[in-house]
Amino acid sequence: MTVLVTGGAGYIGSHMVLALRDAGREVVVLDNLSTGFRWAVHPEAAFVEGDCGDEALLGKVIREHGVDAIVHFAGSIVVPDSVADPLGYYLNNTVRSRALIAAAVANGVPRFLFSSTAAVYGDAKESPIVEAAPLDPVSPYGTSKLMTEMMLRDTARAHPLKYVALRYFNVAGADPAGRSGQSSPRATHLIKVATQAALGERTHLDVFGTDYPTPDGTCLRDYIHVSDLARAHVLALDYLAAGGESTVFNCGYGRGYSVLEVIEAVKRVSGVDFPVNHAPRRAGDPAALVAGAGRIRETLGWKPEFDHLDTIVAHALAWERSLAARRQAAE
Ligand SMILES: NC(=O)c1ccc[n+]([C@@H]2O[C@H](COP(=O)([O-])OP(=O)(O)OC[C@H]3O[C@@H](n4cnc5c(N)ncnc54)[C@H](O)[C@@H]3O)[C@@H](O)[C@H]2O)c1
Ligand SMILES: O=c1ccn([C@@H]2O[C@H](COP(=O)(O)OP(=O)(O)O[C@H]3O[C@H](CO)[C@H](O)[C@H](O)[C@H]3O)[C@@H](O)[C@H]2O)c(=O)[nH]1
Repeated sequence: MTVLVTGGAGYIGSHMVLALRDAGREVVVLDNLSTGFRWAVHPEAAFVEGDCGDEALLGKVIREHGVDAIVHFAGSIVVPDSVADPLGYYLNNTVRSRALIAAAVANGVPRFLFSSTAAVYGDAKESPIVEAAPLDPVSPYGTSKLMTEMMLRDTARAHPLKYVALRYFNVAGADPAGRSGQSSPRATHLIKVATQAALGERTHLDVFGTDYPTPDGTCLRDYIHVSDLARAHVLALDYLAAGGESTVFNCGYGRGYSVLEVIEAVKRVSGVDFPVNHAPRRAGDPAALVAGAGRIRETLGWKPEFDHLDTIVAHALAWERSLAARRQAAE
């Protein structure tokens, strides 16, 4: 039987394909390559270039490959872009997810994993944030993801489909063996941008806001290594295959690091003291997002392997260096 991975040419999806292949599973990737890369698709995975909203194509892929589980990463992910183009985000993240869920139901696919986000909690009043916390997204990105969670909840009540929605906190790092990493040149994520500054690919790093109600005035985030996250997905598939009920898991380590602590880690690991400017707050940034991370450990027996900021940074830095080498070789 085969796992269909939408968005498998992207950052997190490509690590999921590695984890699935490492576990000996058959994989078919469906990706429209809007932000992903053909070269990032695992050589042992079948690849279909197409849209996850194309229900006819999905039905064909599911039947031809004997798909018995779908892992849905495809989507648009930039929070400020979703504020500027809400309808674009509702189309790509919500409407197209509806088509994918419909194809799963129509073709009898019994298991579904969904990439959700800490953004569904919005400006949470509590920290750490547990799964039962109020859902009150403050961006169209968060709302687009929450609506998909709701479609899955209601569909699973009406049809023989079981799902797990995984709410990621801040995903970072790269495959420890150097096989994949965050490759988007437009990425805005702190650890990615800081490693680019350390390698001289950016002149400096801006710290967005130093007046938050946190110990050093900068935002706290819970950084999770992408390979630990991918392994959690493999365990979630096993959980559903063993008869587990549909549910939602926070994905984080349960510990927050400030922006300044992350910058210090990147400087320490790289040995480069790049320039850092203090800049105004970025719109929509909550002060602290730390996962209440007990449920996933208890239910899946998930034990992180890379729960260490310097390790996450070291792997991100190694990947950034390999991207630079790849670019040089292409010139
Ligand atoms: N990166 C994070 O920190 C983070 C945090 C929370 C949630 N997520 C979620 O994880 C998922 C993967 O994120 P990522 O960081 O790997 O992003 P990414 O942009 O690297 O990957 C997304 C992939 O989906 C593909 N895609 C987009 N729209 C598509 C469509 N309509 N049909 C087919 N393919 C399509 C893209 O080409 C790309 O390969 C997203 O759903 C995102 O919302 C990411
Ligand atoms: O150049 C930068 C980049 C980021 N930051 C700060 O670093 C922290 C982390 O920012 P990221 O952009 O790395 O990540 P976010 O916390 O904004 O976003 C993450 O969490 C969101 C949920 O709130 C979404 O799920 C999103 O996809 C995911 O990347 C924030 O305080 C941000 O202001 C800087 O100071 N300078």
